[in-house]
Order: sequence, then C-alpha cells, then structure tokens
Amino acid sequence: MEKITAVFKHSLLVLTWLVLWRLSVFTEYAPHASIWFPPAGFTFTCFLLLRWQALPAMFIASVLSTGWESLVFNDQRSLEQLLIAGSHFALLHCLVYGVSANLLRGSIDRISHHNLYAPVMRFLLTVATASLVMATAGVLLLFGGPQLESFLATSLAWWIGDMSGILVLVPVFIGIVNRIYPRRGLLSALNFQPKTESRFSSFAGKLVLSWVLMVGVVVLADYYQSSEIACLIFFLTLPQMWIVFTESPIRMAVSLAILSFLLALLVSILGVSEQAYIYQVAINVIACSAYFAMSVPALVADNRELHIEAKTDFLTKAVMRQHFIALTEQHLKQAKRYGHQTSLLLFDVDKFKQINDRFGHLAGDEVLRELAILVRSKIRSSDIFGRFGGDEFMLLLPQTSIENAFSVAEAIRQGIAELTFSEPELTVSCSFGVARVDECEGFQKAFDEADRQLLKAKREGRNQTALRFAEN
Ligand SMILES: Nc1nc2c(ncn2[C@@H]2O[C@H](COP(=O)(O)OP(=O)(O)OP(=O)(O)O)[C@@H](O)[C@H]2O)c(=O)[nH]1
Repeated sequence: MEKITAVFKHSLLVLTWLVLWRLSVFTEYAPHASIWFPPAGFTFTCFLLLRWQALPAMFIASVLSTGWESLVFNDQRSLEQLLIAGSHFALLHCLVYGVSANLLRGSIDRISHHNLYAPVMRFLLTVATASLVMATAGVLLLFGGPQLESFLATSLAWWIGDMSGILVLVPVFIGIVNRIYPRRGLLSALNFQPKTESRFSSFAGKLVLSWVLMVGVVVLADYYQSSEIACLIFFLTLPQMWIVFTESPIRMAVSLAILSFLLALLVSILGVSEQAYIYQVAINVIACSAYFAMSVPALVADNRELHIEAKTDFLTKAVMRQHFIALTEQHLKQAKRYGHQTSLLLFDVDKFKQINDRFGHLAGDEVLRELAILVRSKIRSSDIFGRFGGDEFMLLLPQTSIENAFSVAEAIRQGIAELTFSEPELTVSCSFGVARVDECEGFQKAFDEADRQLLKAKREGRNQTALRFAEN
C-alpha cells in the first residue's frame, strides 16, 4: 500500500511538472524563450522539500518533456536521439537544481527565522547561480556551443527565464506546503504574518492596480514599438512593495506569481519579442526587491517583540523595574496636575526561600507565575504591575485612594490563600506595604515609604497589609 501511495505521489509530481512545462511553452515569445520557466521552480521546490527523493520524478518528467517538445515542433528526431537528448537535459536539470536546492536547504535549516534577510539572501544567490550554471551548460550541451553572439542571447534568455520561474514560484509552492507542514527556516519565513495584514478586498485592489499598470505598459510599448515605454514596467516595483509592507509573504508570493504569469501570457499573445527581454529582467528585479523588502516587516515585528521583551519580565510578564519607574514618574506628573490620588503597593512572598529550598526552584517559579495571574485578575487595566526583582512586586494604582489600595491589597492577599499548585502541600502568603504617592517627591520617596510599610508587615508576623496615611 505504501509503495502504491509513493508511486502515485511521484506520478503526480511528474504530471505537475509536465503541466507547468506546457504552460511555459504556451507562454513562449520565441522558441525556447519564455518570460519565465515554471518547471525550474517546481524542480527546485521538490528538491528543497523532498531532497533526493524527488530525483526519479524530476528525471522522468524532464525526459518526457523532450519527447513532447519533439512532437510539438515535429522535429523528426528518432526515439534514440530523443532519449539521448532527453537524458542529457534531465541529468543536467536534476544535477544543477538538485545540488543547489539541497545545499540551500542544509544552510537555511540552521537559520533562525528572526534573521529573515539571511535565508532570503541565500535563496536569491543560490537561485541566480544555479540558473546561470544551468543556462550556460544547457546551451553548450543541447545546442553544441553556437556562435558567441547567439550563445549569449540564448543563454541569457534561458538564465533569466529559469531564474524568474524559480524566484517567483518556489515561495508559492513552499507556502502551500508550509500551510500543511509548518517548519522553520525559509519555510517559516513565509509563515510570518504582519499584524497589519489587510482584508482580501484590499489585497485584490492592489493586485488589480498592478495588473492594470502592467497591461498598460506592455500594450503601449507594443503599439509604439518603444523600449523606453517597456522600461516603465520596472515601476511595478511600487505596487509590489505596497503589497510586501501590508500583506503576508504568501500573498506577496502569490501576487508575484500571477503577475509574471499574466506578463508572460500577454507577451506571448501580443507576439512581443523586441521588449520581451526587458520584461524578463523586470520580473526578476521586482521579485528580488520584494524578497529583500519582505525582511523589513519581519524585522519591525521582531524589533517590537524585543522591545516588549526588554521591558517585561519573562516569568511573570510583569513590567521590569526601570520601565515601571519611568511609567510611575509619568503618572505622578499627571496625578499632581489633575489632583488625582495615586497609590503604590509593594508586596513580597513570605519565606519564599523556604519554598524554593523545600519544593525546588521550578515550584518557586510556578508560585510567581500563578501569583502574577491572580494579581492581574484583581486589578484594573490602567493599573501597572511591576516586578522589582526576586519575589518582590509593585503595583501602581492611578486614581486610587489609599483606602481603596488597601482593599486591593487585601483582595490579592486573600486570593493568594486560595491558590493551589502542582505540589499539594505548597501554601503561599504575601506581605503588603501601601503608600500614597501623589504627594511624594518622585518615585524613590514613594517607594521608600511603601518599603517601610512592607517591612512593618513582615515584622508584625507576615501575611498582612500595612499602610500609613499621608499627612494632608
Ligand atoms: N524560583 C525562583 N526563585 C527566585 C526567583 N528570584 C529570586 N528567587 C529566590 O527568592 C528568594 C527570596 O528570598 P528572600 O528575599 O531572602 O526572602 P524570603 O525567603 O521570601 O523571606 P521574607 O521575604 O523575609 O519572607 C531567594 O532565595 C531567591 O533565590 C525566581 O525567579 N524564581
């Protein structure tokens, strides 16, 4: 059964390859020259995802395409000639794209997706080099090394066509597989979702804008037979960048794939040959710029996360001391200006060292985590919860009188007594110090006052709240 499934899967790969190959023949603007060559993208993806397991299917598909091509152009080659030519092409195609995709896979698997520009850079370099090697060797092998001038023209068109086929289609194929099997590395790069991703209708609007621009340029350039107008195709970079910065990478990849397919189709329908090379280069330049730019939203999102991480305690998600102080100073200025009462709570787990010593540090961490969850459930969203360090926490309660702050402390203290942990014997209590801070000179004075009260609570037997009313 497993063997039958494998044969079925590989036959499906051969079929897909041939369909894509037929698509590229369909969009050829001259014999063996198309804006893009999708089978190259498919071969590269198969080797990238399946490694050398993809070899038989890719080899068979390449050989069959030579036979099919012979039928299409009716070139009267014998079966033996076709088999020799087909295997040469297949060998080269599989060797170049197999080796390059496997090398790329080995290097990107080790890269963190946070470092997005690194896999993107490697992907672009590998694709450019592999398609150049394929085109040069292919022209030399299949056409027996023609004159320098036609060699350059044929290999350049082949190179750029293969490169765009890979650049444009690999991310789409990977994106599809990625949805099913989420992975790290380049594959996870495509999983990145910007927070600002727009609705589908807005994405569709950007796509239509790109297509209208593209059709306008190609039709006008063809009508006036003007390479200058054809060069305006590079301005498609702008709507593509818009898509990159506002949509997910997979949408960007889909947009590039559709754009290059439509461009290839239009060039083929209009029979454009003069400016076709400009369009080929444009697709590659636009794709490269889009991939590079793709790392910017990912970097921005990473930066945002790092920013939050730097200000937030990992274990309890409470604000770290320095940031808490900065926020408190800001609140104090406002509280003084508007005459609002503001209170500060300082609290500390009782005999936390003993908890750690008896139940272990992991149990101690669990206590801190659960405590933080409880505190958050008892406060308002405008209150600020901070970790001073170790088992000591702070709460800034804006627009809260000291009496109300005392009630908050008591509610938390009573909630703590009801907490349960993985260690059934573990019980926890906290001591609280409360101070009114809006009349203190800055954070330090307010903190000293709350700390004095906390020490008083500890001295007087722990598991209680101590406070001193500010003299008005
Ligand atoms: N599990 C765990 N322990 C921590 C963490 N941070 C600090 N600690 C420990 O917390 C303990 C704090 O103990 P102390 O400040 O001496 O006070 P205490 O044992 O709580 O005693 P009192 O405050 O007087 O009731 C120390 O043993 C620290 O090693 C943490 O993130 N996780």
